[in-house]
Amino acid sequence: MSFDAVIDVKNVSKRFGGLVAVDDCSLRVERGSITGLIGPNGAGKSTLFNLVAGNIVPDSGQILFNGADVTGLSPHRLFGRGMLRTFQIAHEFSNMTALENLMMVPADQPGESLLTTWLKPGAVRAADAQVRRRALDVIDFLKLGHVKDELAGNLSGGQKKLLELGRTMMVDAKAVLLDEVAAGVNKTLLNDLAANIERMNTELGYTFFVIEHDMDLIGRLCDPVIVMAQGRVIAEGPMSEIRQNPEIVEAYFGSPVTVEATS
Ligand SMILES: Nc1ncnc2c1ncn2[C@@H]1O[C@H](COP(=O)(O)OP(=O)(O)OP(=O)(O)O)[C@@H](O)[C@H]1O
Repeated sequence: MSFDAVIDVKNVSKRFGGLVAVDDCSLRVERGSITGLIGPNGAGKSTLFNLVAGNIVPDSGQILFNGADVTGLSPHRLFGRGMLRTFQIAHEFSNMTALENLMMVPADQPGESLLTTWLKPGAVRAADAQVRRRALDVIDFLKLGHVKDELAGNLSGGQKKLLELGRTMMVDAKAVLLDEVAAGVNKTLLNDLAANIERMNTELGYTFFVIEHDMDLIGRLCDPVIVMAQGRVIAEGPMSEIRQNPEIVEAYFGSPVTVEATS
């Protein structure tokens, strides 16, 4: 049913010069799902993410978010509607603590306006306290209490990823786009990260759309998995089915060994 799609990409195309990176592509991310997007290098996955996140504008087609046409809206406007994309913690935030990094996230903090500070100092203090409480809840949820006062720049790769995930929890996100979460994260923290994504999904109702090269992680987290090649969707289904499609395994992942069956 179409009203259950959080993200609905309809016949979207994007060219770069003579190259068609995304070619009349249609896909849907259902509410409450953790949907994976996989495919070989150059398949168009990042371009599709950039289109959905508003970083680039399609040449044709339509992108709906919660049923509303958001084609061409800026990332900032999409953020306001609850679509978030995780980004590496920017260099300028590495000298702030983990807790401060979270507290920086909410847009429209009254504390940001000098005039409000001057006119309503009480309101600003109350809002700041609320943001701090929420940040502490996020720290708690992600079990980052032991590093909350550590500078973000000193965190391990995995802890940084957790913090990036935490930033999405500072606003009422409806959908989170995750780009290569596993890159640079050790096995133990990757487990934590995956467990937190699952908890955000099941306990807090977040919908995730995930690009990932780590097939084990995709297999653990995502259902359905969408396979892209040459700018189009070529298959979609649970990873157990994708794994059994020898054509896809051979053609797009090189060797069946990288897509091990778990059962
Ligand atoms: N800004 C750009 N300018 C020109 N060509 C681009 C641009 N961005 C992507 N492309 C091209 O579009 C095609 C799709 O690239 P894209 O990065 O979306 O693929 P991908 O599936 O994310 O690949 P990877 O897994 O390697 O990141 C590639 O041929 C790429 O070279």
